[in-house]
Amino acid sequence: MAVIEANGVRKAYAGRPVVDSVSFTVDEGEIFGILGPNGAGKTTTVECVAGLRVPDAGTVRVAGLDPVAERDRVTRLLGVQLQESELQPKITVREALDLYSAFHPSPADWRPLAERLGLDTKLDTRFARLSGGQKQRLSIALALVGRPRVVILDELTTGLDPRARRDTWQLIEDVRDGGVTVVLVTHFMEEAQRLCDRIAVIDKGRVVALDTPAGLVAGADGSTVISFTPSAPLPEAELAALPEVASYEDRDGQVVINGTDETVNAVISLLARLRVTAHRLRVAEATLDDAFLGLTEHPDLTEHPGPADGRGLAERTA
Ligand SMILES: Nc1ncnc2c1ncn2[C@@H]1O[C@H](COP(=O)(O)OP(=O)(O)OP(=O)(O)O)[C@@H](O)[C@H]1O
Repeated sequence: MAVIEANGVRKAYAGRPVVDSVSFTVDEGEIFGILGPNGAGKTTTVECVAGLRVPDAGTVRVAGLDPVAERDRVTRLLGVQLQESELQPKITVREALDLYSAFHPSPADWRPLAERLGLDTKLDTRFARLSGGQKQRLSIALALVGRPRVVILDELTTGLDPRARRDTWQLIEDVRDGGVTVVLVTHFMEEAQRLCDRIAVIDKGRVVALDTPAGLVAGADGSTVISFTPSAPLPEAELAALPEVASYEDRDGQVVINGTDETVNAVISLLARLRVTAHRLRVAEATLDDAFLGLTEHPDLTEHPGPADGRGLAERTA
């Protein structure tokens, strides 16, 4: 059952649409990812879902409610952690948790949550004195303290060290296992691949793909990369005729073919038929990085580099 329905959502700033005809549904109990390059419109989209921005066109429903017209009711069931949210500089962690608990009719006991997020030793620290990662963890705790039915987390692990990031992923999985629906805006491919049941890829304000992580990878051009150094040159026409080949190239004697599983078998048959031996034969699967780069036109990942092991095989040979 869909708990969030966005239909034809449009939002423009100074006449420039930054979210355009965005439609998607989020099912109860799933972790739904929103992925896209910087400035693609991800935050604006989730702000429209949370009722923090009024769309110029289209409709949003959260558990059947209009987040703008029925703001109070939606606030009770929706937790939001937005990028770089700020609190009063003098408020302590304990005061913030108490305050946010008081907004909700049946809040969670925030102590285990604070402990889980490594904030239990910081309860008397003022907001202004927290590090960036601690502020981030506090904003996650504040989004969860009201026991929301749906939680929106925007860039939840940006600024966290690798251990805190992994702990936070585990927390999010536990939150989902407790029945909460999670909408996750992220730049981290590893995070999206590990956590999300489905992902909407947004580019220039539009949904350009919506699928499971595996579905996005399978749909990437050349989702399987085959490389080898042949013992004798291979005729180009033979390579071009292989099934499902997205591209191929010769890199100083090393042949690199982007294709699918079907291509792998065909390459092996071709080599056997031509009596050519393949040295250093490698077959690698594409990653979500590859799918992302293929789907978005001008990805700018320099501000939010992915994890080192999230590196993909994105080289395209056109
Ligand atoms: N209040 C605003 N007034 C004018 N332009 C805005 C406003 N908020 C966002 N924008 C612009 O809208 C576009 C989409 O911004 P948004 O924050 O939704 O993107 P994003 O995908 O979340 O980006 P990032 O990954 O960098 O956080 C950007 O070009 C941004 O500069």
